Amino acid sequence: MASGLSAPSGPAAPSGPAGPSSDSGPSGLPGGDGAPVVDLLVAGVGPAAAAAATGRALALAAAADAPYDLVVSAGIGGGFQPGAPVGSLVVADAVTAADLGAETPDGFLPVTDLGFGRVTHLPPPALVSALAAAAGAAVGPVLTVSTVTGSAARADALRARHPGVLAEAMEGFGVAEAAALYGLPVLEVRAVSNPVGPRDRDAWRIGAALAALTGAFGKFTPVIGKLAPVLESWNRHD
Ligand SMILES: O=C(O)c1cccc(C(=O)CC[C@H]2O[C@@H](n3cnc4c(=O)[nH]cnc43)[C@H](O)[C@@H]2O)c1
Repeated sequence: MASGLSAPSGPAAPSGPAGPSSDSGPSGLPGGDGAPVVDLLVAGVGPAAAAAATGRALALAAAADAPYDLVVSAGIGGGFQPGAPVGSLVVADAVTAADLGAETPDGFLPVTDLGFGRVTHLPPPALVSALAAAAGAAVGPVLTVSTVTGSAARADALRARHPGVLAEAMEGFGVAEAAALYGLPVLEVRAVSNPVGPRDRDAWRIGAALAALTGAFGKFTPVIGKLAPVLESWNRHD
C-alpha cells in the first residue's frame, strides 16, 4: 500500500498550520477501499517555499511514525513548444534545477560543475511511464527555475542546455530535495498553462491547465495504488 504526499504549487489557498490535509484517512494508513492515501499540501511558489513546506510535512509524518512512500510535486507550468502544448500534461523523467549554478563569461555552469551539490533528481521510471500512460501525458525533463522565462533567447538557451526539455516550473527541485532527504522517490507533474518564450499574458490558460491537472489525478491514484511494489522496492539510499 502506498501513501503519498502531493505538493501542488501556485497561487492557491494557504495550507493550514497543522500540515497537509487528507481526504481518505490519516496519513500513512490505507484507505478503506485499498486505494492509496493521498495528502494534499499547498507548498507555495518557488523552490525554497516548496522545499520548506515539503520538508516540514515529511518531518511531521516521520515524527508520528506514519512516513510517506512517495512525494508528488504538481502544478501548472510553462511548456516548451512544440512538445508540450498549452493544456497538455507532462510527467517529468528528470527534475532539474536549471539556474542553480554560476554565470561565467563562457556561459552558465551548474553547481555540479563547480564541485558540489546536485541539479537533477530522477523519478522512478516505472511510475513515470505508468502515470503518463494513464493520463495521456508526455514524458520528459521538467526544469525548476526561480525566474519565469520571458524571452525567446532564454527559452533557446534552456533548450540547448537541456535536450528534450518539455516544461519549466518553479517548485519541483525543491520538493525533490526534501523528498531525497527522507529517502523518498519523487514525481513531478505539470499541466501546461502557457508557452515558454516571450512573455504573453494573453496566452495564459490557467483554468484549462488546472482542469487537466484535476483530471489527471483522478487517473493517477489507482495507478499509484497498483504500483505499490515499485515503491516498496525503491532503494532509499540510491
Ligand atoms: O508574469 C509572467 O510572465 C508569468 C508567466 C508565467 C507564470 C508566472 C507565474 O508567476 C506563475 C508561477 C507559478 O506557476 C508555475 N508556472 C506556470 N507557468 C510557468 C512558467 O512558464 N515558468 C515557470 N513557472 C511557471 C510555477 O511553478 C509557479 O508555481 C508569471
